[in-house]
Amino acid sequence: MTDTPLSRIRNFSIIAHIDHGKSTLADRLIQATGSVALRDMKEQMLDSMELEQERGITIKAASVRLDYKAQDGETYVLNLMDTPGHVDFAYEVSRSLAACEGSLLVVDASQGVEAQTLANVYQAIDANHEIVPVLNKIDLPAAEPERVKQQIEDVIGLDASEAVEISAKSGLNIEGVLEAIVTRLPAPKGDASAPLKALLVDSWYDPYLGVIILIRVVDGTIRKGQKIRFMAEGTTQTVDSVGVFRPKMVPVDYLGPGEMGYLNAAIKTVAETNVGDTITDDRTPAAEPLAGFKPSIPVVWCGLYPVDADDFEKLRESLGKLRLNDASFHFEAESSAALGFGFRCGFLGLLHLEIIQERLSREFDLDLIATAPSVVYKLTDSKGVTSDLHNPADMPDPTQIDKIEEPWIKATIMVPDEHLGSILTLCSERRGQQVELTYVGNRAMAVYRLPLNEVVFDFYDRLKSVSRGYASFDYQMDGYDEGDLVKISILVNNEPVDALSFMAHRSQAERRGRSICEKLKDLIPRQLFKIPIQAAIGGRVIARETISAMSKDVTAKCYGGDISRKRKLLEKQKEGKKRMRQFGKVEIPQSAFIAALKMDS
Ligand SMILES: Nc1nc2c(ncn2[C@@H]2O[C@H](COP(=O)(O)OP(=O)(O)OP(=O)(O)O)[C@@H](O)[C@H]2O)c(=O)[nH]1
Repeated sequence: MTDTPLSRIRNFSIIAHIDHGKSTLADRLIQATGSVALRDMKEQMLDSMELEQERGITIKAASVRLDYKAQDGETYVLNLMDTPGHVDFAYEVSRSLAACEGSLLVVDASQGVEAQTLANVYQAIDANHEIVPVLNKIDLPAAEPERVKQQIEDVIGLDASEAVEISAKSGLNIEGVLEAIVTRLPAPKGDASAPLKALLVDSWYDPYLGVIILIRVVDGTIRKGQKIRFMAEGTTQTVDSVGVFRPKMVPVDYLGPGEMGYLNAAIKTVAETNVGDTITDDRTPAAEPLAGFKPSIPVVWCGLYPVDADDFEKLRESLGKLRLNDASFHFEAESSAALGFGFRCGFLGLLHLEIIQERLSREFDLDLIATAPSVVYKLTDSKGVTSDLHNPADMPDPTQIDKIEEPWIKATIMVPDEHLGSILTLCSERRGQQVELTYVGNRAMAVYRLPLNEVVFDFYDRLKSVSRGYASFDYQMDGYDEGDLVKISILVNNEPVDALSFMAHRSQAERRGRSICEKLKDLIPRQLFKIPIQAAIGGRVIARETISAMSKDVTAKCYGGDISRKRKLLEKQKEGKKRMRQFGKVEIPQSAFIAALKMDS
């Protein structure tokens, strides 16, 4: 674009544990470099989605270009990549790291190193990043910068003697961060005269402009009107425009080596672009593509069904629109005996699932039933043929199955010593295998192997509650292992409700079956007749509850006794069948489906 020499470009990410202050620091950097007029400065500039702002989390990685006049008198171009902090989105962290040469490692000086600090910093080290430690929140009385520096050195092995001490909230020492970026992070390398090589970092759908692609140019230049080729896909396109984020989109003439920005072409869906692909010039292509990244694989699946069968097409359209923005989300049509036509959807984790579900009801006004979230099992039948099981309802007759394998994770949990006991109990209840237990100051670091199935439902919530919020958690996938797994069917009024069936380890089957029956007993309103609720493995009933016949007051059986909940229930009853599903003679409220499957141990 401009003719900034490579020596005056810096591309960097900000990595941190959740809530340690990445987004606040990004806002300050934007503000300090005058990239946004003060009146346009909204808190959390980069968290643009409404949901992100409400939940206070960063979902999508975003990039912004800043101009900084440094103390050496030169003006530098700083390209900042913001990254999400939640474990479900770790995949996006690795993408943004691949586009940069350095990282700011933000650590909350009152909290110290946490599980995701470690996970992210190891990813940055793997990406050959130069790393500058930044101690944030030093305005807090509980801040202990010296202790945290020592921790960074002991645990991560990084020299923290020159860590930059800041308060992103008050703006203290933001200049120190900018100087560290310029003096301590390396400039990018690249050759402007070589054939174009640009990394496709991310892509999303903009309702006005169509598909926007975030790129990092490595060699050569890319400009408007140029015919480009996507090397993995082999497709070609003509560039409509290129530009940079300031953070608003600003068109430029071209982007050269070391630069980050966007490109826009006549591409219809995000699915046509392959994140990690290399973009080159169609006439003088590069010989070799850049090393891409691993594709994101959904680990949690569930069925989404419209409450009103007439909404099926609307649901298909809405899912299609969401997918335009989020290539890590998968869906395919399926049908269920009880729920009719719907979609099986794949997510990166439970938070991702909740966010998509919330967006469907909020942005598209859809009433949905979600079935039990499930991980992907690998089945081997008696003939040695293997297949993936995404939906417990599809589980074949167990006598035809030789082997069922389930996915495992390797989890790192950091927790103050006084809560360690309850964490270890929680992990062993969830079939965890301890790999390592070490101490970092007065914090214990436990590394466990755990079956993913035991983690997807509510492990994170349980971890927070048994440690009073002090435990931090991060995980990575760790292969498949054979397990003694069974399908548990739920029968309501003697009819199986396949949307409620789930897989569990045999040792947990009875406990979980019982807990679901107990919950359903509270969640299903009474009817004029008695309703048996049963959990069964094959033909064998392992748990049973009975809902007694109704008295006229529909709220009599409402758990909790909270008046507003009772009012809500009455309102729902008034709405009649709208939010209910009929199963034989019994109506099951929409809320029962997920609520029933949340485990408590
Ligand atoms: N006291 C104090 N609070 C801060 C400081 N920096 C950030 N915070 C607060 O810490 C909380 C988390 O900050 P964020 O910037 O949203 O954290 P994040 O790391 O970006 O979190 P995610 O986007 O969810 O990954 C917010 O309530 C901030 O106001 C600081 O320097 N001092």
